[in-house]
Amino acid sequence: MKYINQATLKQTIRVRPDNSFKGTYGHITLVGGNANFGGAIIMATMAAVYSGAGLVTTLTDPANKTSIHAQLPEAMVADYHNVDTLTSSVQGADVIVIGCGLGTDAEALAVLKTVFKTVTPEQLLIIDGSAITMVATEHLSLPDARIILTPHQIEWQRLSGIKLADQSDVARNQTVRDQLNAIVVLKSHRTQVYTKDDVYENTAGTPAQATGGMGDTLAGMVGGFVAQFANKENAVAAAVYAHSAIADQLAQNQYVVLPHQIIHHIPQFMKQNEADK
Ligand SMILES: NC(=O)C1=CN([C@@H]2O[C@H](COP(=O)(O)OP(=O)(O)OC[C@H]3O[C@@H](n4cnc5c(N)ncnc54)[C@H](OP(=O)(O)O)[C@@H]3O)[C@@H](O)[C@H]2O)[C@@H](O)CC1
Ligand SMILES: Nc1ncnc2c1ncn2[C@@H]1O[C@H](COP(=O)(O)OP(=O)(O)O)[C@@H](O)[C@H]1O
Ligand SMILES: [Mg+2]
Repeated sequence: MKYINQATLKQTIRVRPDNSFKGTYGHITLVGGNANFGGAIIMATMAAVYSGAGLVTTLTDPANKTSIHAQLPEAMVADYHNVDTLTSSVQGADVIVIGCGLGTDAEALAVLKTVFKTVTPEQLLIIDGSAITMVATEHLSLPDARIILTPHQIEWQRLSGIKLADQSDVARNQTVRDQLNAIVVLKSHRTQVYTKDDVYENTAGTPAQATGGMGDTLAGMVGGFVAQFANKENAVAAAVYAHSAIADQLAQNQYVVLPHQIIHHIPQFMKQNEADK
């Protein structure tokens, strides 16, 4: 077992080259947010933008468009019911994040299948929340892409068949990871990141984070980090650590830390922890 700590950030967050533009920092397409779970996709989208992704497009239920723009004029927003728009937005992305607030009804399943059909092997695909649940319940095969799964413990139980009580068995989790051929971020009060060769444990985090939307925020941050930083395993680990370390800082003076408060602190935190020049 290796540990994720502040050193992970310094190894990952590069100083931005002067000669760069928005395309240098990746195009993310996020897919999620049904009519009831708009907040989830707003938090994921905000987290991606505040983490520094160059261009962010969100495909969601049209009910969420005005609220997303009210929070975040930087994001482009389109209707995920339109198959042509959904397909072209996925094709145009370096990184896709799917599942935050997507829900599990027939409409959500159709959206997920379209995305799985469209992604290509060189694209990064982050699968979170409802999308993980549907992969499990609908027995979907994962597409050929560079996949990152971000399950909480019940989502991992659904997907892996490993009961929550048995998830402390690292070797067992690793065996299922190998079958899935993905980076697995197994979220808990001490989140673990399973990669092909290693298992990393987060050393930051606080119960002040135990509030709805916290995982949606992490999914957007993971998207933002992998869009920008070359070593994808380090990028995932750094996002996991930054999410919790910001919360730890805020929790010194707060009983609970809200997802949007973490989001607003991301740019400052990344500046403080970028690589030495
Ligand atoms: N503002 C919004 O729009 C928000 C929208 N959201 C969106 O909702 C969608 C569904 O996601 P979900 O995580 O809420 O539901 P689900 O996958 O059914 O899991 C919950 C079940 O598992 C249980 N449980 C036990 N241990 C657990 C653990 N360690 N971690 C977590 N759960 C644990 C838990 O037990 P209980 O709390 O009932 O005791 C319960 O029975 C998803 O798309 C997400 O993005 C949310 O992000 C919230 C904010
Ligand atoms: N007690 C805790 N200590 C540290 N981190 C926590 C704690 N409780 C929850 N978290 C973090 O909050 C997030 C919860 O994710 P998830 O259950 O997917 O939330 P949601 O779907 O509501 O956004 C994870 O990143 C998890 O590590
Ligand atoms: Mg979640």
